[in-house]
Amino acid sequence: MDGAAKYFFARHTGTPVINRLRPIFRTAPIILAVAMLTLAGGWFGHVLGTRMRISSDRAAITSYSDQLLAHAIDVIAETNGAIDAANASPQDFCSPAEIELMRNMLFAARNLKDIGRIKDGHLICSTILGKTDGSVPMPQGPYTQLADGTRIYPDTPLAVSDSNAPVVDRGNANAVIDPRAFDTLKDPPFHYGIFYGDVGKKHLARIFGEGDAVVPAPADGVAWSLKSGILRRDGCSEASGLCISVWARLSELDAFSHGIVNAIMLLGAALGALGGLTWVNFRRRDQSLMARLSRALAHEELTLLYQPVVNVADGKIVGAEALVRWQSNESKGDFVPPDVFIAIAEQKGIAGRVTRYVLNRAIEEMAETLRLHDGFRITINIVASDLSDPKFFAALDDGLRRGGLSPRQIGIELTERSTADSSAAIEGIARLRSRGHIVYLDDFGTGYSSLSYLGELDVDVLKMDRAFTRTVGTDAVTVSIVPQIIDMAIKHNLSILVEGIETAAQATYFRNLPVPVMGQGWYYGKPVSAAALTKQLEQQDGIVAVKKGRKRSRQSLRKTGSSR
Ligand SMILES: Nc1nc2c(ncn2[C@@H]2O[C@@H]3COP(=O)(O)O[C@H]4[C@@H](O)[C@H](n5cnc6c(=O)[nH]c(N)nc65)O[C@@H]4COP(=O)(O)O[C@H]3[C@H]2O)c(=O)[nH]1
Repeated sequence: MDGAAKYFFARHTGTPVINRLRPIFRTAPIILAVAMLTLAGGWFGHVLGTRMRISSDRAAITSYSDQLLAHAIDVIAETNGAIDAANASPQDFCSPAEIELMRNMLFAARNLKDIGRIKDGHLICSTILGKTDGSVPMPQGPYTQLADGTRIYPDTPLAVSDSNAPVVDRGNANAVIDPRAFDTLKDPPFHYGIFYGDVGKKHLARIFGEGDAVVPAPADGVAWSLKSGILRRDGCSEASGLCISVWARLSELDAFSHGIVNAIMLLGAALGALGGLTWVNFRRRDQSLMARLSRALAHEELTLLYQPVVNVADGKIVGAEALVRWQSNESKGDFVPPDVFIAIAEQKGIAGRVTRYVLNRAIEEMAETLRLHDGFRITINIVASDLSDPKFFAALDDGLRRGGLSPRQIGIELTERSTADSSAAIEGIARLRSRGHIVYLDDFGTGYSSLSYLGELDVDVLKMDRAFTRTVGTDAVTVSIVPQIIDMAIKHNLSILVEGIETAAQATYFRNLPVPVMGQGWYYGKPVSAAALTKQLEQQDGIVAVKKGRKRSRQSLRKTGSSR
């Protein structure tokens, strides 16, 4: 293709543009997801913070209302007490003795400004004015009249000073409430109104504060409202004839509570962002782990160890399980546990590559040993997807041919978990067995298999999970499961391989079972290299391979255990 043709091709296929846009397509959804999580966290924090703020404001408003009510009850009790006492005065009406009596009452009161006697709508005498000439009229209104004749004049201009104050009269006496009666509750943090009258009939006069009477408030109780940005509490007490309203604009509520809302909102946003970034990080980590694993497979960095499997009766090695090891060159030689990277490889769909790698490597390293030691077998672990993967079966055929091995010498281990898709598992197992491989059901007893299912799977060997082995010799309840698993295996005509034998006591227990079993575990041997395992077998069987160019000799040939 000449230069012009290349240019034409590039322009008309649009490839360069797509390539340039690819990173944007890849990162945009991630950025969007993190931004959405941040916003969602912030919104959730705002809602939560506002709720917390309103609930804390409610508590403060309630406490202030309670203080106002308690004080208002004192003020009204003093007012009514003074009016009743003046009406019941034994002295002559407005005589010096009666004025003296009222003055004594005023001295004792804390919330009254004046007490007086009235007749025909005029003030005849009072503690402050003394005896008048009878021409001082009572205020003309507005007032609220109660059933017992009590009249309440809110915010009334006083004859004695330039100030205004609530005045209450009944019968022939009145009392002027001190306009500073509520100054004890200085610098009110909220707006308030104090209303006095007949609560049941809602005949109420405001005696202090601001605002209107609380018409929708219950006769004896509390009502909250949040309208037009105003949080309001209206409460009435029928016995005292008092209603108290306290309210505040949300915008006026103190900076501290705003601080809380903002802090919680920020915290929510931060948590949202953190969640998003953690998710991205996990994705990246998994992806980069997979990329590294893929390179490690290509560069043949993965190695194998082999853990001996013995006949428990005499401790002789009859096989070995190939266990993969990955010491990642790219991350300073970090060891990545096989169950971790195999699980991620399964999710990402590259576990089959690991299986084939392990199979090829095991045959490469152990073919000669396998050929020399009759009855000895290597088992490899596979994953669920291998059971229906033609590449796996092709690799098996190819490996056996290259190694000059019989299928019985390569055992296949699959976990209970990998048999969860039962029809594929049944089919795959049948296929493996029909080719002559011995199939092991690994980690048996960890919870996936039922008895009938075990019959359907039709495997050769049941590997009892090491969780059960661990209970032998202890009084753990699960120990009783061990004989049941053994019985089950016998009933299904399966061989038994016990995993995780670590102590002599456990070895003795399994040696004394009524059926012969195979065993694997640290008691018999930890996973070792191919060379070390070969050496162990040479010592055991007295068979030594003739090295490099020399003819191989088989000094002795002994059968080493179950060939099943
Ligand atoms: N505490 C204790 N542990 C013992 C004892 N004897 C053996 N083990 C450990 O138990 C695990 C046995 O392998 P598994 O059940 O197949 O469990 C394996 C298997 O599920 C998976 N795995 C390992 N290699 C491969 C592989 O090549 N392919 C696949 N698909 N999975 C593999 O990773 C799992 C863990 O493997 P490892 O870390 O090598 O851990 C091995 C082995 O080192 C003992 O007496 N006590």
